[in-house]
Amino acid sequence: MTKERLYIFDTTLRDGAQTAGIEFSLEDKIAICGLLEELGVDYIEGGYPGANPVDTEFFDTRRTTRARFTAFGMTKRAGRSAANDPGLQGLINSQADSVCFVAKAWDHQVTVALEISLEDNLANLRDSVATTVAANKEALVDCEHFFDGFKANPDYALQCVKTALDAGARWVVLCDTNGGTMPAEVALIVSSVLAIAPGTHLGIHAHDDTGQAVANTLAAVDAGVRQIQGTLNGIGERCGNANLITLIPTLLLKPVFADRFETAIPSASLARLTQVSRAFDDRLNRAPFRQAPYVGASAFATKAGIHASALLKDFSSYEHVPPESVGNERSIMVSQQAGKSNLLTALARHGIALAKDDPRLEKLLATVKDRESRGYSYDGADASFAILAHEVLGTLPNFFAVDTYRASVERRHNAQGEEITVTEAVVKIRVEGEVLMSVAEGNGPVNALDLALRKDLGKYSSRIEDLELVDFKVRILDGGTGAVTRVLVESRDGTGERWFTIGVSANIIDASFEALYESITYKLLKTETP
Ligand SMILES: CC(=O)SCCNC(=O)CCNC(=O)[C@H](O)C(C)(C)COP(=O)(O)OP(=O)(O)OC[C@H]1O[C@@H](n2cnc3c(N)ncnc32)[C@H](O)[C@@H]1OP(=O)(O)O
Ligand SMILES: CC(=O)C(=O)O
Repeated sequence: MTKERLYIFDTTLRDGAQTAGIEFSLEDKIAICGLLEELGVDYIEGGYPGANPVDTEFFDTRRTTRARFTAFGMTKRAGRSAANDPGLQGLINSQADSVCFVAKAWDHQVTVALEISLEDNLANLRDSVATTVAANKEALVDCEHFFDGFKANPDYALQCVKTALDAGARWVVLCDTNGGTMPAEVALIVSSVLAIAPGTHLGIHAHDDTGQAVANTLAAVDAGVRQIQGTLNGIGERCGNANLITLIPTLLLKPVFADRFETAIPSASLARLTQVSRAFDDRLNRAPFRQAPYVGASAFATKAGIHASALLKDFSSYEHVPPESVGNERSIMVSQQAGKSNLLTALARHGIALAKDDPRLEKLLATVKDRESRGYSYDGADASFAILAHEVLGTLPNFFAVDTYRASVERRHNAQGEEITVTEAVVKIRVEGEVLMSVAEGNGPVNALDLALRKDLGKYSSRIEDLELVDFKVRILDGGTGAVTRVLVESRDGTGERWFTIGVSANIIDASFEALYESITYKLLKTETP
């Protein structure tokens, strides 16, 4: 069966720029454009030249080689010709290959928001498209509020579509601008549009206000549209746009779509999808969403013991696609929900092989569950799990013991009479019977303790030289006077490996010290020669 072509239109740099809390610099736009080119989308909507200096400069140069470089803007204003409309001329004179106009398709919005007649709106749309095509640029039209407009006045909404196509638009995109349309309504309304326009010229632009932007996009594709608009990781105005990072694998991996359609996305991009999604979050300086479909850290993570047991016998028990098909990985976690199968997988990760009927496994499982009930959480602290496992199995080397530690914070005045805060820590450890005492100042008690603890580890000092503390998170588990503090420390070393350790105590300094101590112990464990 010949497959039909689906076109992927990315609007991360335009609708994504309308996300609360996100502001792209020119450098961000250039870098994200590179990421999208690599991914292989058909259209990259880079922004709105003329709306702000960053977008104007972005469109001074052609930024893509594969994708169609697309500028967004509104249709010409009423009461002036296309030739005399500076906004429209800015779009045409930019380095874009294509111009995507936003045009209102809901009669009520034309009257209330634009304050012009329905006929003038159609004339603006017609002239804007015709002028763009005459200037040898491809024209697209985003029919704003299309679905709400269709419900209110189907004839007018359809007139907007027909006017755009008759004027030469390559694509008319049906927008669920307010994001309130249901998938069944999308399917029904798209079928009505197909009576006057071919699906090969129709697109869908869905917002996620009811959490159904992806479902609405798929419903529209199923009904007949052949262009889909969306953004990386689903960013966009209000609740965001249809998430391309969810849509792309669905279209490529699910037979119901993959058997009927093809896209320009190469299989190599699909296999790098998780990296693309995380590189984008890195650029936004935000933590990736763990539960993101396909690419989240939890997308192929199994916590429940019963699931882990079946998964190890057959991965398809709890995985709808193989994690490596989207560049993600499987993870079987250790927690209160775990059974022996989880533990065996986690132990194997640390090079520890045990038989399922080894009585020490039962003891380790009971210890994990007991500690989790006191506030530990090993599914996010795999290095602490490795240490605990070695402890319970009796294979943890006696690297060093902490005799005492002390941290103090003092507010005082310096010689100039200015108020300063001095933090100091003293740590006394014992390495093979030798007592080593170190003192350090830090910018806080945890920093001072970290520095003091690592200052002199005797014969182990050279093995922790490249150890670095990357992040430190504190969580109070129960409120009130009985509060327990959980500290998670993230460390890394020169090999690039990152690991997490945990500490739990009623005292925040104690919890921090435990996590720091375990970070060093893990580094020594991993550099231990058998
Ligand atoms: C549904 C969407 O996501 S559409 C995308 C919207 N994106 C943006 O608005 C981001 C970029 N926008 C901007 O920087 C600014 O709004 C600008 C530069 C475009 C315009 O700024 P201003 O000239 O100050 O106008 P302002 O933003 O206050 O209002 C929009 C104007 O455009 C008119 N307008 C809105 N849509 C259209 C349209 N499709 N065609 C023609 N005119 C339109 C409105 O009627 C309003 O006109 P008015 O000022 O005469 O009342
Ligand atoms: C054009 C657009 O972004 C919308 O209608 O949502």
